[in-house]
Amino acid sequence: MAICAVYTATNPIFQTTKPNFGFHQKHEVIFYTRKERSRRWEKRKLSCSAEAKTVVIGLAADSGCGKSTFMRRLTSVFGGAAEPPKGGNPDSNTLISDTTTVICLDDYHSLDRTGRKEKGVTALDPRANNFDLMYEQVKAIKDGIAVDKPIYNHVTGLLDPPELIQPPKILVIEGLHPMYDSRVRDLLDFSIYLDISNEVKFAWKIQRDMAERGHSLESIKASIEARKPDFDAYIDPQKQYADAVIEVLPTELIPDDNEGKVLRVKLVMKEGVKYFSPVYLFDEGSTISWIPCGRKLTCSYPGIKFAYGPDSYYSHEVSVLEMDGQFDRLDELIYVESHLSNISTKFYGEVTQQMLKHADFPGSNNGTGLFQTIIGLKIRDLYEQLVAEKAAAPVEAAKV
Ligand SMILES: Nc1ncnc2c1ncn2[C@@H]1O[C@H](COP(=O)(O)OP(=O)(O)OP(=O)(O)O)[C@@H](O)[C@H]1O
Ligand SMILES: O=C(CO)[C@H](O)[C@H](O)COP(=O)(O)O
Repeated sequence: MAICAVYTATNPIFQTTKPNFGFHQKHEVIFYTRKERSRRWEKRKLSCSAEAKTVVIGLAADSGCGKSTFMRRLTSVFGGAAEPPKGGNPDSNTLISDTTTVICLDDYHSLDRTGRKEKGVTALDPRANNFDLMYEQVKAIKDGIAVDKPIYNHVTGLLDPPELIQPPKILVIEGLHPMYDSRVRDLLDFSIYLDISNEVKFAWKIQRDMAERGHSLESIKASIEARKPDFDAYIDPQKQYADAVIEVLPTELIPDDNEGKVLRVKLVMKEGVKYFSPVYLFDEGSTISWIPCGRKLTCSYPGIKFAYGPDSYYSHEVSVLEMDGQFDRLDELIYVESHLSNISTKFYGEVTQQMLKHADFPGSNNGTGLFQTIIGLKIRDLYEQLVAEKAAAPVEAAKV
């Protein structure tokens, strides 16, 4: 993809001939008169938009709800490893692979940790975030224009100097607010919301923050409680705008389960989204309940149950695929995969192959991993259809 220009918050118009990819390295800059600069900028913008447009995907979820894990599954579907920008800030939140660039919307916090404390606001509060800059920069990237994006440093709690983000083929914006601001929302080609129920969120937080980060049970409880009002006010309502929602609930297979290990996961898929045809089980549009355990799928207690059918979600027509329980043997997943349709695989068994490849990722033995993988394949399909449409457009125009 061609490099068009660099857009910075402070200096929106300048031309760069040889951009460097490193952190805060110098660009070779040519200065023009204001009139010439503006003429060149308009021309460049036009040619950028004609060359290629970045496909933009939004992924919303609260902190610690599996966004990074989802991103790793998604980038793996496109091939190649996702890594932080080479030679850049070691605390960068960005991940770059051949096709995708994932930016974390925490980078648009307008208040640093101290600033939030002084003002008594959480990071979930819109007042702690710069939506104008988020919109301008996501739009610029979508139009093929590189940006100097700020970095929120989670280690120091400070806003670090910006990093250069080149327009990729696919830009994923992940974080607390990808669908909060209507201007940013309108830029999304596809959106996902990870809806983790309070019980499960708590279990995951304990697992990570207590076991891996040494936090106390009380402090984890207090942090969840402190975030809850803002989560309910600003984060949760975004799910009504999502094209796909992955809802994670406690199992219904174990009465009064409070361990949170076995999960019931729902994939809610909006009908009528361009280039996205919902996945179905056995028969499209029917209501199905399926217990696959038996000769072809090993299931220990409490077993596995699938469900599929039409439903309504925030007044939208949706299809819902549900899995309760967990797989004992991942290689047997092929049996389940072969009964699912519209999964956008390129070959028989691709879902199973992806799941086996990342068997060590959290959720690989249940519906979270399965549905994240399927959504990754659906995004690849959507991207390929969008690219094909763009490629066909000049041919169609020439015919006219
Ligand atoms: N599908 C899953 N099944 C079980 N545990 C999970 C799952 N997904 C995530 N977790 C747990 O939640 C933790 C956080 O996951 P991850 O880092 O993917 O979330 P995140 O939303 O990116 O977090 P943050 O925003 O805080 O960086 C993991 O370390 C793991 O303990
Ligand atoms: O909700 C969050 C998104 O990840 C973080 O809490 C927010 O970004 C603030 O980060 P930190 O706690 O590191 O200051």
